[in-house]
Amino acid sequence: MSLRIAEIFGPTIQGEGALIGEPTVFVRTGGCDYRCSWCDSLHAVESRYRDTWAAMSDEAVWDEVLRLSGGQPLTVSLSGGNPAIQDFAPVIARGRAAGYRFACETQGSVARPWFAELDTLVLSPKPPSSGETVDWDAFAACVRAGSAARQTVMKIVIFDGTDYAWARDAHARHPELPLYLQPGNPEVDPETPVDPQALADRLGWLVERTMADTWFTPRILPQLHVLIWGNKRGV
Ligand SMILES: C[S@@+](CC[C@H](N)C(=O)[O-])C[C@H]1O[C@@H](n2cnc3c(N)ncnc32)[C@H](O)[C@@H]1O
Ligand SMILES: Nc1nc2[nH]cc(C(=O)O)c2c(=O)[nH]1
Ligand code: SF4
Ligand SMILES: [Mg+2]
Repeated sequence: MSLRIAEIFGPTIQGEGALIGEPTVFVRTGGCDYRCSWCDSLHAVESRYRDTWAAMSDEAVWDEVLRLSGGQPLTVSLSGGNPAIQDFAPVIARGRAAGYRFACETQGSVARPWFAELDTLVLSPKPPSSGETVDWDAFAACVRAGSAARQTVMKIVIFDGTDYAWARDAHARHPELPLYLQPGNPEVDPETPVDPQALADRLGWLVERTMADTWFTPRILPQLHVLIWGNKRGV
């Protein structure tokens, strides 16, 4: 079985959530069951980019991770697109045997047995601004599939007050998951520079809003890679 891969890049730092700042190689798959209005990775989602995706064997994917990491074990981040629509069990087995760790970013719409082999499962349910609707039964199945992972966390992107209120409800559904909030980046075109002050203002608004509610549960973080490199791909 081959994997549909949009890009493999790094080493870089994980820019978001629980592993922020951690050195990592990204494996970004092609194809997604969602179409979020503000997706920052449309080149790995929309079928018009299909020609740019490669069909790679498990071995070829693993060889590229080895090459990029110089054979030094680190955390491999599976993202996409939705990596959960493909079978990563063989790649994870190879990597773990070589001492590598694995994290996976997924929206929580499709559960996979290989979630149990992860070090970090990041479930990122989509708030109203995305235009998508969460199937909470499917999400709970992802949490169960990841129960043997070292950690499972919830990461929610917030664009506005409606998303914020929704995040509070989402947390109430899964209070067992450590919660990370990140402000949405409204500018996702790789050719257009981001406005760092506008991003800082969104982060400030989110922090102030959360503190005003004395809601001390979530960690609130920027997208560090966006602050450094904007919307550039492959970083
Ligand atoms: C591109 S997605 C790929 C993995 C998976 N499909 C998902 O959504 O979790 C990786 C992460 O980027 C976040 N993200 C996507 N577009 C964003 C934006 N415009 N601003 C902030 N975060 C964004 C997603 O919510 C997710 O947490
Ligand atoms: N540096 C860096 N950190 C990230 N965290 C989540 C990313 C993603 O697109 O899944 C991402 C990404 O593309 N680059
Ligand atoms: S689920 Fe993730 S990859 Fe898919 S459209 Fe939404 S943000 Fe993009
Ligand atoms: Mg990204």
